[in-house]
Amino acid sequence: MQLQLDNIRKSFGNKEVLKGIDFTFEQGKIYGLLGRNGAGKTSLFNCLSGETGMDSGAAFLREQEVSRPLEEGDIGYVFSLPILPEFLTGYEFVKFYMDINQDKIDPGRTLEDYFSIIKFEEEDRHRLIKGYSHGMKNKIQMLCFIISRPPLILLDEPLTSFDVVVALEIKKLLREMKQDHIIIFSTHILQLAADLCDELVILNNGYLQEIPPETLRSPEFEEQVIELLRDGEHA
Ligand SMILES: Nc1ncnc2c1ncn2[C@@H]1O[C@H](COP(=O)(O)OP(=O)(O)OP(=O)(O)O)[C@@H](O)[C@H]1O
Repeated sequence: MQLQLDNIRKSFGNKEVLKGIDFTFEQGKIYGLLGRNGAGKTSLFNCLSGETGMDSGAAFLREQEVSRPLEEGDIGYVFSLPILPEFLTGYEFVKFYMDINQDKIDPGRTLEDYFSIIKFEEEDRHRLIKGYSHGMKNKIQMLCFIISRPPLILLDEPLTSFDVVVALEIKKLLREMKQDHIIIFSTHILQLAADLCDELVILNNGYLQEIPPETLRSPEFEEQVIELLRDGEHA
C-alpha cells in the first residue's frame, strides 16, 4: 500500500503554505515529518484528514496497482491538541468507540486489554475526560487508532506529552503496528525522529523533501537537518 500525494496546495489568505506537495509514502515505514514552526505540518495533516479543504491537488491510496482517493475513514489522526467528548469518562468513550468499530476490532482484545496497552490506570478509566491531563487525552486518541486500525496514521507531535515510560511503550507499539500501516509522525525532537522513524521528510518553504537515509544514520545528523531547515528559510 502507498499513500500518494499529488500536487497539494493550500493557502490561507495571501499566505501560500503548501505550494505543491508531491510525495509517495509506503506501508511498513514510520515517517518523521520535520519543519520549522509554521512550516505547514499541521496544515498538511488537516488537508489529508479533511479537517481543512485543500485548494488543489489530491491524495490517493494505492493497493495492488489500484489507486483510490483517500477517505476520512482511512485515517487515524492524533492531534497535538486532543479533541474528545469531555462529558464522557474514558471508559464510556472507549466502549462507544469499540461499539461503532466492531467490524475492525482485533477479536482477541477486550476493553480492558486496550486500556492496558496504553498503561491507563484502572481508577482513571472512570473519570470524566474533562479532568484528564494532555498526555492522558493523547493516549485515548491513540487508543482510537489502535482499535480501528486505519491504513494511514497521522500523529501530530504526540509523544512530547507522554512521560518517558509511556513514550517508550508507544514507540514500541508504533514499531509493532507499522507493518500494516503508513505512519507519519510530526515532531520537533530530532533525536526522537532519528530513533523512531525509518525515513525523514522535511516540509520546507511549502515543499516536501526527503532526507537521504544515510543522513539519518550519520553522526552529523542533527547538524545536517538544521542546515536543511535553515536553507529552506532563504529559498
Ligand atoms: N486556519 C488558519 N487560518 C489562517 N492561517 C492558518 C490557519 N491554519 C494555519 N495557518 C497558518 O499556516 C501556517 C502553517 O501553520 P501550521 O500550523 O500548519 O504549521 P506547523 O508546521 O504545524 O507549525 P508548528 O510546528 O508551529 O506547530 C502558519 O503561518 C499559520 O499561521
